[in-house]
Amino acid sequence: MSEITSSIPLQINPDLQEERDKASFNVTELTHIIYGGIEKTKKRKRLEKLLFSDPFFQEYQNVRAFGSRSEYYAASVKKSTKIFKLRRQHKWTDEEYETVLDICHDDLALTLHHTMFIPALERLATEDQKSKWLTLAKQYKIIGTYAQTELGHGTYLQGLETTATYDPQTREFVMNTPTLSAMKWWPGSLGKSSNHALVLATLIISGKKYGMHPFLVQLRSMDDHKVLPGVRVGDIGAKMGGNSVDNGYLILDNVRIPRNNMLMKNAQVSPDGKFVTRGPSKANYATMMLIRVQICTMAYQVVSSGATIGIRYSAVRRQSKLDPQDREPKILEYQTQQYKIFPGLAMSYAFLFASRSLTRKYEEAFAEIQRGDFKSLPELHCLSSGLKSFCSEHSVRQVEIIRQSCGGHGYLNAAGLGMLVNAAAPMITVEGENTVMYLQLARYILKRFAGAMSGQQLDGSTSYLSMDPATYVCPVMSETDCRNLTALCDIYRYRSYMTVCRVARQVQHDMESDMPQHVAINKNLVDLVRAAKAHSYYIVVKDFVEGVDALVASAPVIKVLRTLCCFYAAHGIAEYSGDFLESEAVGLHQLKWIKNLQVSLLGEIRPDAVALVDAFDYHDITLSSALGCYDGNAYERLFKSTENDPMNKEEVHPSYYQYLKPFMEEMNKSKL
Ligand SMILES: CCCCCCC/C=C/C(=O)SCCNC(=O)CCNC(=O)[C@H](O)C(C)(C)COP(=O)(O)OP(=O)(O)OC[C@H]1O[C@@H](n2cnc3c(N)ncnc32)[C@H](O)[C@@H]1OP(=O)(O)O
Ligand SMILES: Cc1cc2nc3c(=O)[nH]c(=O)nc-3n(C[C@H](O)[C@H](O)[C@H](O)COP(=O)(O)OP(=O)(O)OC[C@H]3O[C@@H](n4cnc5c(N)ncnc54)[C@H](O)[C@@H]3O)c2cc1C
Repeated sequence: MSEITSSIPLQINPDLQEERDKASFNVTELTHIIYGGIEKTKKRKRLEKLLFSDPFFQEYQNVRAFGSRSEYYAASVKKSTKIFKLRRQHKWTDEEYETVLDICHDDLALTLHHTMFIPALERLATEDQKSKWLTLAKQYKIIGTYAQTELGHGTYLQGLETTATYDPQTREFVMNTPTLSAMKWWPGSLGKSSNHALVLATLIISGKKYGMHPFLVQLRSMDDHKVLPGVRVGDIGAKMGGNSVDNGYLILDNVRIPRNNMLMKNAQVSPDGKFVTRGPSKANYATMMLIRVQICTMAYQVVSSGATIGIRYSAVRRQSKLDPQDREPKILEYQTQQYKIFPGLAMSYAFLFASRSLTRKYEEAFAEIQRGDFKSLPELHCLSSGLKSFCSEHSVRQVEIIRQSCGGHGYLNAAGLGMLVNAAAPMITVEGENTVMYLQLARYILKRFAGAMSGQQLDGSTSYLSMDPATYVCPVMSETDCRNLTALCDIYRYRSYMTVCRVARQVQHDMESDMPQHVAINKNLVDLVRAAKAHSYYIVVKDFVEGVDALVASAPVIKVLRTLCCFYAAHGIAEYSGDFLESEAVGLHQLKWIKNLQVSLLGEIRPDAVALVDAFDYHDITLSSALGCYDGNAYERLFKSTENDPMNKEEVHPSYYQYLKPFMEEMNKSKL
């Protein structure tokens, strides 16, 4: 009788245990660094235990894998409401709640209520409005979403067509969707879940347009959730991923709302129809900036989850031969496998430090903005636009490479990688499509560069644009210099400087040749994006180097992080070698040394690879991957995952009786 069963062994796969035994540093110490201290790690563990002791969270995985779209959405609503109830019951702080969302690692149906509706109320409502609606929202007495994007316009906010026309007679706004392209299209939780929406619309008073402003609109009855008169709302359909969320459409047919439903922190309309603004014109864009900052943290979570799955699996999967005399090696032994996966590992730590630094800058600037001081807004807008684009682009690409590195099994849903890629893919589009956001950064950099050329002393992330390029000498003079993190960082800085300088001069030249500004800009868009990418890469490398330099940790932890940082920087130079050579940030000798270093670092990272992903400390339910489980019993878990597959419910599938059987009978009777 066959010994093969789908039971999961109790012990850790010895191949994985062997990896853990040879780690050069203390994994727990690194975990505490990642989560901001021992207390935070403990708190996260307590929250994990609380959540995952409920069997629903296990069952949810099955619905996610095998349920219909509607079942998945329903389970996700259940999950959202469970979490909301737990939040109230345990009086979780915002930070604790964020931790719970990180643990869940999945788009929840009602996610937008917390990620955008509440932050938008906090940023755009007056104190009086907050005491009413923010309180209701925080107590879940209303559920809302952020409805900005329309069928015709997502990027170009000045093109939004939804109107909010003030009627001074009744002191109401008339909310209207005048055309097909004006209908709201995409907002999360809009289709079926929300009873309120923050609708971003063009304000019109006495026939004059006053730009985009936020209006609180009730969509559904608070008694039976039926759609209110004048409102048409629904789900926009299945997507590549994120199907637990009811992204929706919304049509408003001259729906009237009271004057006070316009959120008036940044601009007011008086009862007699006078318009007054306070603060900069882009103050109403504040919520988007917050989410852009958060997307950098999400990118870290995405790539570190992918790296965990890829590295653990590569340590238990054995295939082919290296030494003909030896047994089949772990695929992690192959240099090419390391070359596919370790960039994702290094990127995880790079994005951890970069997102941490960006979040800190955001919090400082936000505190200033709250006090009415907007001076850091342009810098923060551009930094967050660039890093949101850079981190999302690189993490999504890297996780797809990791998925491919897991061979056939990487293609199974049970591997968790396909879902990770598909769920993460929208990071590239949401909160400002990446190219458009890079161009926002490029516009800022060009202005700062022009300032530097005219003798201005620059500060902040672009201060290096005041450098004198004539003083640059590549700081890598020998092969050993390649390990100098400051030297590598200088190379990135100079590459960025030269990329910016080149496109700035080209735009200037084109304009001096009588080209209208918009034509000159469009002629150079590709190079402008290149400049924004080069700047963002420099910032990420700088944040990584400075983050590791500032760490108070044991020597082995510092050593392994310095190795990763060195690999991250060297890998980037090797990958984009054309750009680095073209800008003369490195010469051919230096490039050769750096490429040698890049490859030799693979072997140095190899013994610590499993420990470095263990330090992320993801719970198995969070990872949701048969390949990446902590115990490394990948084959057993893959086989186990087939038990829940509805395809395996009956020995003979109903389609046999319906189609295959009659077909076989017909074929057997046929004389041909
Ligand atoms: C998998 C993760 C899922 C998570 C959940 C995600 C849920 C998703 C939600 C959403 O997607 S909500 C919708 C998000 N939509 C956008 O992000 C729209 C993107 N478009 C824009 O932000 C803007 O239209 C634009 C591209 C920035 C252009 O703005 P505008 O049309 O007003 O342009 P200009 O008049 O040219 O002004 C540019 C001027 O304004 C400055 N600026 C722009 N944005 C900001 C800001 N947020 N803060 C401060 N300043 C800003 C910009 O720097 C320019 O300044 P100057 O050069 O003129 O000085
Ligand atoms: C999963 C998901 C969830 C979302 N959730 C919400 C939500 O909750 N609320 C909400 O309001 N919206 C939401 N959105 C919408 C999202 O914010 C927009 O899709 C996004 O801002 C991009 O805008 P767009 O779709 O108009 O892209 P487009 O602007 O049409 O982009 C198409 C192409 O045109 C290019 N392009 C456009 N303008 C320029 C330019 N000026 N210069 C150079 N190239 C340009 C872009 O680079 C891109 O290649 C969501 C979208 C998705 C996919």
